[in-house]
This record gives sequence, structure tokens and C-alpha cells, in this order.
Amino acid sequence: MALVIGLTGGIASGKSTVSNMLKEMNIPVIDADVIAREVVEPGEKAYEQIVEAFGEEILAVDKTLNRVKLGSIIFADEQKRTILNGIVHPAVRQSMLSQKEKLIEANEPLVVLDIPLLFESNLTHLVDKVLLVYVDESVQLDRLMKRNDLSEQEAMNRIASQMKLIEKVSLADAVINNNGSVEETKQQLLSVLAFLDK
Ligand SMILES: CC(C)(COP(=O)(O)OP(=O)(O)OC[C@H]1O[C@@H](n2cnc3c(N)ncnc32)[C@H](O)[C@@H]1O)[C@@H](O)C(=O)NCCC(=O)NCCS
Ligand SMILES: Nc1ncnc2c1ncn2[C@@H]1O[C@H](COP(=O)(O)OP(=O)(O)OP(=O)(O)O)[C@@H](O)[C@H]1O
Repeated sequence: MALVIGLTGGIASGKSTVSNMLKEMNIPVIDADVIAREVVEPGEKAYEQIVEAFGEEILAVDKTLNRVKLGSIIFADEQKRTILNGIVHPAVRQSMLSQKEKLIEANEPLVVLDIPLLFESNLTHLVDKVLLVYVDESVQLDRLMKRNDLSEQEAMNRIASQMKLIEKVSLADAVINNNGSVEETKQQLLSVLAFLDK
């Protein structure tokens, strides 16, 4: 029986950092953010729906989505975010589910689903255990502003578009505290994997 772990957290909390460690251990990771990019490529159904809903002004010159522009719209406006989610999320869910089934059929003992909005979108039924990558909000804000080159207000809008990380702690089966160094996070990951496998 495969164990399916849901890896979640908040924006810039360190999910990719942890998922890269898992990949280095040859553990398969299905990444919702990667799939969310694939399903909005030109020619895909979700791409057409987004252009219809948001207009050609959210396209770059090469006709791909201008993600910076779309992000600045949807993180500042809950209604527009709900519209985008309604277009993208069903396609992401379907693809994740079929990738998960394929890995289980291939007898992988451990499969990880990296889903930032696991709790917000009520997707816990897709996984056996939930692993949360937690950081304090001040660390999250700081890392997000630096990584995405955002103003404090823009970064705060993005954090506010998700459930607070502190509220996710009590919903998770295990928590990694990523306030410290990357090496400290790796040590926590190793202990958590041994614990979740029991
Ligand atoms: C708005 C978009 C174009 C911005 O693209 P960008 O390349 O700047 O960010 P990226 O996709 O890498 O997402 C970074 C992080 O933002 C957060 N985030 C993204 N979308 C959302 C959302 N709709 N609600 C809350 N948080 C979100 C997640 O923590 C995610 O890990 C893009 O995030 C998007 O299409 N979002 C809608 C789909 C979605 O919900 N994706 C998240 C997981 S399915
Ligand atoms: N322990 C750490 N110490 C210092 N910087 C870190 C640490 N962990 C992650 N970072 C940095 O913080 C930023 C966010 O980390 P990461 O991209 O892994 O988060 P994420 O949860 O995958 O974000 P998102 O879902 O928004 O893409 C990155 O720039 C990363 O290099």
C-alpha cells in the first residue's frame, strides 16, 4: 500500500525547498503549481477561458499569460481570484489525480502531492497524511518580498489570500518549522518521514 503525503504550507513558506529535498531522495512529487502552469498554456481549454474572462490585456507579446500582471489583478481582488480558481483548479485536480493513480499503479511506496491550497480547496481526501511547512508570518513576508520583488502591501495581499499558516498547524499531521536554516529543515524532514511512515 502506497503512502500518499500532502505537502502544504503558505506562499513562500518553503514547500519547494522541501519538495526539492524529497526529489533528491528519489521520492516522486506531484506539484500543483507546475500543473497549474501546464493547464494554462496557449491552446489549452483553461487558457481560452482565462482570456475570455480577463481579456487580451493579460497576455504577453508572445501570447502566453502575463503571470505578473494576472497575479497583481487576482491577489488584489477576491472576486477575480474566485473566477481564476474556478477555471484553473478543476483541471489541476484532474491531472494530479491521474498522476497519483499512475504512480500507485507503478508500486511507488511513497508519493507526495505538493498542494499550496490543500486546506483552502478541501483536498485532504486526496492524501493519507498532511505535512505542513510552517514559518512565522514576519519571515514569510520577508522571504516573499525578496523572492518576488514585491512591495510590503503586495506581499501582504498574497499572504492574506490564503488561510493563515498558524491555523493550518492544528490541521496537519506533521509540521516542519522552516524559520531556521535549510539544513535544520532537512533534519526535520528526515524525522518527519520516519514518523509519518509508521
Ligand atoms: C496568479 C498566477 C498567474 C501568478 O503566477 P506566479 O507565477 O506569480 O505564481 P505561482 O503560480 O508560482 O504561485 C506561487 C504561489 O502563490 C500562491 N497562489 C497561487 N494562486 C493562488 C490563489 N488562487 N489563491 C491563493 N494563493 C495562490 C500559492 O502559494 C503558490 O504556491 C498563478 O499563481 C495562478 O494561475 N494561480 C491560480 C491557480 C492556483 O490556485 N495555483 C495554486 C495551486 S493550484
Ligand atoms: N530555511 C530557509 N532559509 C532561508 N531562505 C529560505 C529557507 N527556505 C526557503 N527559503 C527561501 O524562501 C523563498 C520561499 O521558499 P520556497 O520557494 O521553497 O517556498 P514555497 O512555499 O515553495 O513558495 P511558493 O509556493 O510561493 O512558490 C525562496 O526564495 C527560498 O530560497
